[in-house]
Amino acid sequence: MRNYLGIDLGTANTLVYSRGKGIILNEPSVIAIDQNTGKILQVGLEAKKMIGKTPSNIIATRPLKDGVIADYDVALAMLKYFISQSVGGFNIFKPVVVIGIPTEATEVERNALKEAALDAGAHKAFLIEEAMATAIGAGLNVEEPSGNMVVDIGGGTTEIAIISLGNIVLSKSIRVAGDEIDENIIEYVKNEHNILIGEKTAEKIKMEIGNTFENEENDSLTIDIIGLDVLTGLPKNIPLSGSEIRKAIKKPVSRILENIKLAIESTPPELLSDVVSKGIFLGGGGAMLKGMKELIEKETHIRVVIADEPLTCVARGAGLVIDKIEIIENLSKNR
Ligand SMILES: Nc1ncnc2c1ncn2[C@@H]1O[C@H](COP(=O)(O)OP(=O)(O)OP(=O)(O)O)[C@@H](O)[C@H]1O
Repeated sequence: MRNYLGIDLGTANTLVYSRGKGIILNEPSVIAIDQNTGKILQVGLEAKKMIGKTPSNIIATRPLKDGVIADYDVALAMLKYFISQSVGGFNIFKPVVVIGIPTEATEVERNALKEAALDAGAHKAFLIEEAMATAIGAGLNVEEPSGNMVVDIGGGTTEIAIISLGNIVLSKSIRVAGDEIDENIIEYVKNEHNILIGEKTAEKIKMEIGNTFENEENDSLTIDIIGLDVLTGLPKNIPLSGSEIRKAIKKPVSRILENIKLAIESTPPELLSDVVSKGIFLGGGGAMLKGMKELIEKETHIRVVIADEPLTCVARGAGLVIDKIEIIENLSKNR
């Protein structure tokens, strides 16, 4: 009767996987609070709609930054809400949860996440490296003595890892991912067009015409956006092209690529030959950025496989691990 939940408490999105049910919650990691009363007004999608549109007493905020908790109280309130939504109102048994965490999160950041999960109503809370969860969620056999390479491009962090025999052999976690790409779009539109846009518009531009690989299809992409003209102080409509946005996001994309190459260079040769034959597995929302697969393939000479449902990989991976946790718990009880 107890719920077993795999949670991807991401910088951009929170997903919950429930054993036997699959993904049962998928919401933006945003919470809107009335600062005068401390009352939570909205959580998730409805709160995200409020970003940049709230009166001064209300804040619509994202309590995680770079994959870790940036504001403990707000993150706790959000996690409490998501866990109670996932468990339902009538279950007296507290859930066991497994939550993804960036590989390079500090001890303090790890403890904060575990504590928040317990404070939010979990009976027991375990952490799993996001790269490992991505690999499991992508269906890779992480237990075999063979190298697997995963790259998870999320909102706050990009996780790069080589996994073999159930362990992370080497990993890199950089705080460059979707959010930084959005920030680069905001900067570009401001510098090149004298137009101010917000983070939601930047994300829309990225999703619709953002691309990292030069070809006819990507170059022909266009979007019309409305922003604030800094010269006149009035709204202005401008068209943006796919090739412009490719230029705008070149810096963060190059950083991601550089780190993928560094990880490849450091991989022991035997594991690298496994990676070459299986390909690099790409997960996270950034896997859907147009041309990312082609760019990595061109630069590394290794085939890239975009995981099925890249946005849900971490939650599904964390969820699948829960079965093993129960086995380990039972074994230790019988000793
Ligand atoms: N079609 C798309 N094209 C480009 N980027 C996308 C697309 N869909 C989602 N994204 C981006 O993916 C990111 C969110 O991915 P994901 O949900 O995997 O991250 P997260 O788990 O919340 O973050 P983190 O793992 O860093 O904590 C956002 O930056 C979002 O804008």
